[in-house]
Amino acid sequence: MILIALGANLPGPDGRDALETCRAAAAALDGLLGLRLRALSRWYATAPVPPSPGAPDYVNGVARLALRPGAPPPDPAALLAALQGIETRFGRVRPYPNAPRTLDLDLIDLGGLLRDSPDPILPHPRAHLRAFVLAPLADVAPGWVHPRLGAPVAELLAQAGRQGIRVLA
Ligand SMILES: Nc1nc2c(c(=O)[nH]1)N=C(CO)CN2
Repeated sequence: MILIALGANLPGPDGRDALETCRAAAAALDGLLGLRLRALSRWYATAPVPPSPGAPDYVNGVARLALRPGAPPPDPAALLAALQGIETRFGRVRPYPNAPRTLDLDLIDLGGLLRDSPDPILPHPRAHLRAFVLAPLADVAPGWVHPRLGAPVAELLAQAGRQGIRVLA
């Protein structure tokens, strides 16, 4: 199972709002490096983490993808590069860390792989702390267990608290 978190809090240069951008980006994940889109979470409205006064709320969700039967997981760096290609296609610019963004795609879990070297660290090193990742993740993979911590998603979400997120669509 492959889990990718989607987030956006700015309209795109194509005129799409953040929700439309997330929906279009999720569709663009299907077929990426031969992966198939299997499930899409509900979309959530979430306050920026860390708090960023005046910044718009994010739209967040999680996509679950599957490998072709018998296929090895794709190379993590190649998958990250492919995700960055989709971000760029939807108009992302990177002026400074945590800047508002038209689209952010985070690789959360790649078939349970543990990877300590960056770009990407796997599983995503902050996913277990973020309700805006855990709540939609629980929608698409309620039985997911964090590959490094060994903790089920429901337990991680209970520890994180809801952090003021709400279902948008
Ligand atoms: N609520 C929320 N906050 C964030 C998000 C995000 O997707 N949702 N992404 C960030 C950069 O990865 C920084 N902060």
